[in-house]
Amino acid sequence: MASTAPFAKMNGIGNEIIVADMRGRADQVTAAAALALNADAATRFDQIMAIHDARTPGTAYYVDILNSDGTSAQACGNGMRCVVQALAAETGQKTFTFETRAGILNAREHADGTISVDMGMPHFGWQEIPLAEEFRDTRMIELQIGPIDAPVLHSPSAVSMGNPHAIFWVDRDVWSYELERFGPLLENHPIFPERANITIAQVTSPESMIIRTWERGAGLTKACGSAACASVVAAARTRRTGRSVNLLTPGGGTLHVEWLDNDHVILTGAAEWEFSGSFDPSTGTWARDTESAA
Ligand SMILES: N[C@@H](CCC[C@H](N)C(=O)O)C(=O)O
Repeated sequence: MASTAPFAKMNGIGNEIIVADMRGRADQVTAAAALALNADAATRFDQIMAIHDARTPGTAYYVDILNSDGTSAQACGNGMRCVVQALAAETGQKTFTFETRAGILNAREHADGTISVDMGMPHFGWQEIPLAEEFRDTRMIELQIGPIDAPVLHSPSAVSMGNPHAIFWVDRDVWSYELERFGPLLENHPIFPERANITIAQVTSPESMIIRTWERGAGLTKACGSAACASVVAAARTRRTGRSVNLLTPGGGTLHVEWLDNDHVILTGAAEWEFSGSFDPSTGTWARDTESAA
């Protein structure tokens, strides 16, 4: 095995996360390593959050994000909470400034253990999301799935939270939709040149909604933080909710999202450590720490 790196298997209200400690080394977690780790039931994950040394003055770390299919993601709200919990436990620090592909973001661990991540500003321009063709108004774009005269899902809102999202609004129970069937078709629809995260959202009050997400590069997940942010921003834009919303996710956990007046979107929720180990970032070969929980 080449030089190994420590990792922690964690979750952000059910979003399966591997936090990899790549500080002090020049190599990257490869797509092959991601695929190998995801193929093992013990280390199956939705995202790897690889913590690297800072690249930019004023930031503490650079975080590289990989999906379970080995592709890169610009943003991962639930994963960032796991990173913050791991680093707060190690350093005693409560606030952090990170750099990701989506830019610089701040995060904080609260006294009750929950963690807030400033996910930055949403973007609504069709080229920013990006969409393959011009839509002047991305609150509702022309896209549907199912029979042409009786679509099952249609007219989603499109938003970039650093990564691309489409939100389909539904009145019925979110579990009554075959997201496992429609998700891959919509993720790879030609309207999304960089693919997209696909969410079904049921608004239950001006302050609450239920969401299910098919994640780009990871499939069905128990929670998706950036999708929660995109859903609240899109709901507030279309007057379905206010700007401060609790979201129930398929893992049974709740996320809180607040779209501030300064346009920043704050995601708050819990993170949980499961076990620790070490792995080879080029192959994904791994071993559990002996003192780590089962
Ligand atoms: N689970 C994440 C989002 C992960 C990134 C996504 N699959 C993508 O490729 O954009 C979250 O909590 O935000």
